[in-house]
Amino acid sequence: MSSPAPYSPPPPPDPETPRPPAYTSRGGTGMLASFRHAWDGLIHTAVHQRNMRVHLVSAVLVALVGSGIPLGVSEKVILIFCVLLIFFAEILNSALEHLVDLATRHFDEKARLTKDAAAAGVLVLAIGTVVIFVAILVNNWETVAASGPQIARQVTFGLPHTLCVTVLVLPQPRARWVDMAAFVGGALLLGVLTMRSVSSVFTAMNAGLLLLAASAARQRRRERAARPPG
Ligand SMILES: Nc1ncnc2c1ncn2[C@@H]1O[C@H](COP(=O)(O)OP(=O)(O)OP(=O)(O)O)[C@@H](O)[C@H]1O
Repeated sequence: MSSPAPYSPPPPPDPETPRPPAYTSRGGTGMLASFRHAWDGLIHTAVHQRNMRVHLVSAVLVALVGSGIPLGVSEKVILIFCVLLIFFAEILNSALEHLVDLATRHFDEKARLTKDAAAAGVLVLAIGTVVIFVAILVNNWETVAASGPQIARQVTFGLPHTLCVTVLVLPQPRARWVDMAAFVGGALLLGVLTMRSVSSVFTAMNAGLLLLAASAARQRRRERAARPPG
């Protein structure tokens, strides 16, 4: 049996070879700047990753259920944690995709495995969240069955609100006023829902998601305007 070849380190860089300039931090290095970079990363994922947009709209629906039907504290915590975990996994998936694309733009089996594994991580979490969500609803079935008027209200105002968020995250080009109308409409509908909400945490979550969707719409418009014509 042949023994594996010993590891030989790569040769040191040639001091004569010109090197690219060192990376300089964009927009500062302070606490505020690092928050802004993280926010930019979140918005970039919402703008460019289709799955992130699906998660965002699904999170709005989860928050509508949570703010319409009284759930236990542990159930609320689990649902919010699941939503955050999916967002986290999708952002990490996006980061890995960028890293792989940076390493190679050609077909590579390792690149495929890395991207597929990252996507599988998101899929597992998404399936788990749906199972947990259904289990929580089944476990609270008596409350759900007795919440007819609340459910009707959430459907009446919540579905148009979800539509507004969906319009904001859609990648298709549209006039600025459409985004403005979707944001204002979404905010007004959320205001109505807030008056009868049974959970301030889920209401706050929906407000945050609306803000995220509006920021993604604004960023998409900026990127489109910055693109050279043609
Ligand atoms: N360099 C590559 N070499 C081999 N296969 C690749 C490569 N890049 C992508 N793939 C394959 O194509 C799939 C889609 O990759 P892509 O970069 O288009 O991500 P995506 O469509 O944004 O994925 P996702 O839907 O997970 O966000 C990957 O899951 C992988 O199977």
